[in-house]
Amino acid sequence: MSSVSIECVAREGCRIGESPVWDEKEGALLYVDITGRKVCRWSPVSRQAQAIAVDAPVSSVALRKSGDYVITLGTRFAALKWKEGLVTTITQVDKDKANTRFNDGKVDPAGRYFAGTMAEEIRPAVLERHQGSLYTLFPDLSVVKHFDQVDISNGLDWSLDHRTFFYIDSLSYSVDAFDYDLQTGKIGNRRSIYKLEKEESIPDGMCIDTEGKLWVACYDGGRVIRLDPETGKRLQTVKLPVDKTTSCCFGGKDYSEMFVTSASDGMDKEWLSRQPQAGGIFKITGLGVKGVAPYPFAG
Ligand SMILES: O=C(O)[C@H](O)[C@@H](O)[C@H](O)[C@H](O)CO
Ligand SMILES: [Zn+2]
Repeated sequence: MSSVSIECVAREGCRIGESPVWDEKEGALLYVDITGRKVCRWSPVSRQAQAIAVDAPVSSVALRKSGDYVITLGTRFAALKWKEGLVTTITQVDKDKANTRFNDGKVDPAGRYFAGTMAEEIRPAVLERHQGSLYTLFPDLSVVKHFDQVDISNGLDWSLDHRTFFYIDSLSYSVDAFDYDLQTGKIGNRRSIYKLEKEESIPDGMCIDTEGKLWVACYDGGRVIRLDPETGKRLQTVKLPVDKTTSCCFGGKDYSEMFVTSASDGMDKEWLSRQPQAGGIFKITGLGVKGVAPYPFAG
């Protein structure tokens, strides 16, 4: 048995930390603070995070083949030039909705950017239901809507053989799978592969490891859980010192470390004083399993 250890590496305190992505070229961890309206980049060498402030809730960040990054900002897909701190809109979604924003997003193995929307929250997990949709931004910058009626569009990733797409709509308390056609980017045959237990609370961000097992961050559950998507069984639970664990990714040397983001929005003074690291970024080592490098957006 390897011994798991957990360290809070960035204590700046996000309001809603999300979308951790390892940027191998920079040797740094990218993530966003959604309601803090910041894209952040933490370096393990300087042990500091740099941040770029943006003008709307920023809910995911992804690598881009041509260099720099793409982000989901409000209801926009946008390009971000890091050095210049420059954001330019690529395209907008949910034009028929007044009160939605993007939430989690990730690039597929063919370089398409998947991201979903949700209604603006009144407070964490309290919002007008069924307002969200799941979209793909293709490398030619066209957008396709896959489905609507989503509550809180959240974690997503693809199986190692690229034939399954995993997806979380948080308020369904379920981790779902779809058949995936990598050629076209089409999804179908939705089914649930895991229902969260009560103490696991709300499923949020997710990533896959090199054994094809899923890691799901449990919002208000203070943990990440490892699931076998074939059997629907939970294989492992790793508890963290904060309740609002929001998402996870692998990074560092050979993708052998796990990074977990967390949130502090919705916590009162007493709760925050019990969990002073809320909103921090955590590094988990000793899991004995590695992750898959993130795919860059091909457009
Ligand atoms: O991080 C996200 O995905 C949402 O933007 C958050 O607000 C929480 O996850 C949500 O409140 C939990 O249900
Ligand atoms: Zn999320």
